[in-house]
Amino acid sequence: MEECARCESNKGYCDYTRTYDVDGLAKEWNFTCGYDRHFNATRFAVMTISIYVAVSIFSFLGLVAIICISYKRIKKTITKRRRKSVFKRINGGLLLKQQKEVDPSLVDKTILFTSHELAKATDNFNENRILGRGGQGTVYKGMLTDGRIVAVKKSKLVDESQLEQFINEVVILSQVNHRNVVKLLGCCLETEVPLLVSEFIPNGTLSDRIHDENDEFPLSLSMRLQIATEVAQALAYLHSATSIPIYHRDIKTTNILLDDKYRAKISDFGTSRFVSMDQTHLTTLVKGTFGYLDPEYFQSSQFTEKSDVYSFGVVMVELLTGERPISLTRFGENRSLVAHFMLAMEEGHVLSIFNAMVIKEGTRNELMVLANLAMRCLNQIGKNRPTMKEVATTLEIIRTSHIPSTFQTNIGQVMHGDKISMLTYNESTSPSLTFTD
Ligand SMILES: Nc1ncnc2c1ncn2[C@@H]1O[C@H](COP(=O)(O)OP(=O)(O)OP(=O)(O)O)[C@@H](O)[C@H]1O
Repeated sequence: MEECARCESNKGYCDYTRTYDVDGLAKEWNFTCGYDRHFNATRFAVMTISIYVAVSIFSFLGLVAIICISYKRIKKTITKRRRKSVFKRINGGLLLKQQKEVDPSLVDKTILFTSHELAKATDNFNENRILGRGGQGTVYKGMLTDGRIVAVKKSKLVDESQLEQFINEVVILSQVNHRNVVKLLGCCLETEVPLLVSEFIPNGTLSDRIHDENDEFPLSLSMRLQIATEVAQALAYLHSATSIPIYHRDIKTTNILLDDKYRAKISDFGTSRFVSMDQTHLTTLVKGTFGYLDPEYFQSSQFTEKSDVYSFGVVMVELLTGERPISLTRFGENRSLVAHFMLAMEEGHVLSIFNAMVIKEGTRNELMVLANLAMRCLNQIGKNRPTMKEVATTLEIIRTSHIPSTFQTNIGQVMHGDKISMLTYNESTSPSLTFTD
């Protein structure tokens, strides 16, 4: 085998053409070296093999990755399912225990939602769906698959007491059926802290409506009377009409929601307690909200139905004055609306601290009866406070006898028409319609 003149290969794959001259001398022309062809073929083969190998390696790695991801996902799903069932067992057990203690007929009556259902309803607990945040957690607006709009309460932190508060709220609310108490639709036990699902109340909190200075339609006196009466009736119902009395323990204007017709709905029963008939509730930890807290309960840690009455008294004063219960700037040294109100009552000029809208729409007699009622609720000694039933009855009388301002000469007109200074105006002359002890 001859050596290729170009690539010096003699491996036999060179395909050259050698032409001879007439004189017999070899002369090469149209030379084609087969090495190139051979080399290209080899390169092609190597490349093909490399591609195959690379594809195989990538496919293998891809497969391994898919297997790993799937494994992780399956593991996560299994862990999630396991966690769900563990939580369901723990929460369900606690719920069952509390329900059995309170009323065995409640067992199995609570409607249970799945966590998937509630995540879907709230768009995965989307920030845009937040209705409000409280001490315990966040409340989201959601829509169930049947189209019902609901509020879903989700706790932010978890400790034993919080879990208990949630279960407590479920048990209490499933006992209660009153038009002025937020209706509990059910709960989800599959999460670390149960999720509470209740009816959605569209018009925000009473606190927002009282204190929003940009509100185009501030609450009229008729609406304030209506709201106070409804809250009082709901509390009277909780204290005396349920099978076991229920104390709310955190009555305040942020826990009073307003529906589309401005009907009041009491919410947030996390700290509420059932109490057996002859028993007041002794707690190790004073619970409630500063500004609304009964001073007697604060000192003794003994919560009675009259502690709710005190908090309701604060709500009444807030409704009448439009002021917040605590202010660092408004009430001088006292900083508390209650002290400010009591002082104004003592000095005989309480109407001067009332909200302009209330003054405009109310008669002097009506307003003095309301002021006296609030004062009785705020008595330092619990025993001397009226019951919620008494308060509700009195408010109902005032509400039904109240004639909206357009039909009457109200105190605002008298005070402004006669140019009587609000600050020097003295109500010490007793009003003709009074409900005192
Ligand atoms: N059923 C509901 N419908 C509409 N909004 C609601 C509902 N429940 C609660 N909210 C809104 O969510 C907010 C937080 O409610 P939540 O009961 O958790 O706390 P809070 O009463 O404001 O505070 P805290 O728990 O510290 O006393 C409320 O102020 C209200 O704006």
